[in-house]
Amino acid sequence: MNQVKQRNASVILVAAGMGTRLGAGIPKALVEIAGKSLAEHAVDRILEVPGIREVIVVTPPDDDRLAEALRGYPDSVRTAPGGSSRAGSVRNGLAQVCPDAELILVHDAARPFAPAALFQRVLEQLEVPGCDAAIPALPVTDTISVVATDPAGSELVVQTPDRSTLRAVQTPQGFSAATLREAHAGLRTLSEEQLAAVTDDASIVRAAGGAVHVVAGDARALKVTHPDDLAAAEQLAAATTEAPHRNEPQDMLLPRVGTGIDIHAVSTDPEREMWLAGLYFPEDIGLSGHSDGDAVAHAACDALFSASGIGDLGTHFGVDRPEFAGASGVSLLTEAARLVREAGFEIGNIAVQFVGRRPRFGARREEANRVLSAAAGAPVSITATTSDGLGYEGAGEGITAYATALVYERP
Ligand SMILES: Nc1ccn([C@@H]2O[C@H](COP(=O)(O)OP(=O)(O)OP(=O)(O)O)[C@@H](O)[C@H]2O)c(=O)n1
Ligand SMILES: C[C@](O)(CO)[C@H](O)COP(=O)(O)O
Repeated sequence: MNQVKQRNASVILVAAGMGTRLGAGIPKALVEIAGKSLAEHAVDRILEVPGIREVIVVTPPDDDRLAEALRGYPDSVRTAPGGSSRAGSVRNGLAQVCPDAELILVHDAARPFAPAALFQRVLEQLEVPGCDAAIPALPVTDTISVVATDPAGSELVVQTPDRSTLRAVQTPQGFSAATLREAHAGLRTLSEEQLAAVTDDASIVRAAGGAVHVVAGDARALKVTHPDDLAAAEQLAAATTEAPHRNEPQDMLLPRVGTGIDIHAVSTDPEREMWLAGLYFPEDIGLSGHSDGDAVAHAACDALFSASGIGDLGTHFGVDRPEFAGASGVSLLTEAARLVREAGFEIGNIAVQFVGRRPRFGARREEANRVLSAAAGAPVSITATTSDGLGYEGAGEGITAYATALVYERP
């Protein structure tokens, strides 16, 4: 999902319908799925949407059960009394919206599992210059025909529009506040009967001359209308409980990866000790450097710093830190891991591969893995390769180590 600057937004959740087609014997928004009313499920989803300042829930008239059920919610969730039509309910909700609201989303409580990502898609579309109205919609799969009733009372197909131009319109429908307010003001002269024929806010805005933009809808924004819809809604409720945010990567706490490379020349001092991957190799001439030259440990440190975004080896162990002169790779990695944890991260693992002709590593791999894992307090796995005689590694003049690390923010 794109990160765009969003204006403040209010939501009107229309929940005042009687649910005649559902036939539950109570207003539809009060019908419970997985122990919670449809309206509460809808509010829960809305509260996951960043940038929503208030939610006006339009409740069934002369019925305070929904207002009671919403008592435990934050003060930003308020109620307004329902009207005798959906448009009338939206109008009552509009009267409660903060006067300085910039954007208003109108959503059906009957679509309780519309995900937060769908709200964000509509909000992002409204940030496109010149866009004052945006609605989600899905392509239709059935052929849709226009019918008329003949004199004998049977229906005849009079038109079958090109299906590719048809969309099944959903909510939330989003508008600049001025656009929605003006369009609804234009309904003042309509009779109750005419208002009842208005099924959504986009058509009100269009009738007032506004352009309505369409964004991709979401099957989870299913509208509970008929009894058969309840089974599908139960499944959506279960999916939401089992895997919250599963398809909303913007809400996932992702781990972070980092990379590090370190190169050290083989020392010209034949007495220099060879330390690599935390181990001493008595038969090899060591690597030159400010510290012990352990390129594997250093690359691991850099990968950790890179993953955590807290600088690099120079930032923490540079020449201005004389206490690290000659420090072992193991002590640097121990300190790097401490700094990373101090910055609020935990370490997943570190992988390092070095390229060099010497030392012979295979027989000591497990030992090196153990030593560096103990230093990092997390699994470290080391591999080695030669460069087929090419370059400074092939000539035995130096060693390159490449590392990757994975860290994650501590909850
Ligand atoms: N007077 C009304 C009518 C409808 N709605 C809301 O508008 C949304 C979409 O309406 P619909 O699914 O048709 O709900 P009902 O009107 O309750 O259903 P029915 O037509 O079967 O009675 C629902 O969230 C419903 O609560 C409303 O707030 N006020
Ligand atoms: C607003 C709406 O949900 C968009 O599909 C729909 O128009 C409501 O219509 P209903 O006939 O009141 O269910």
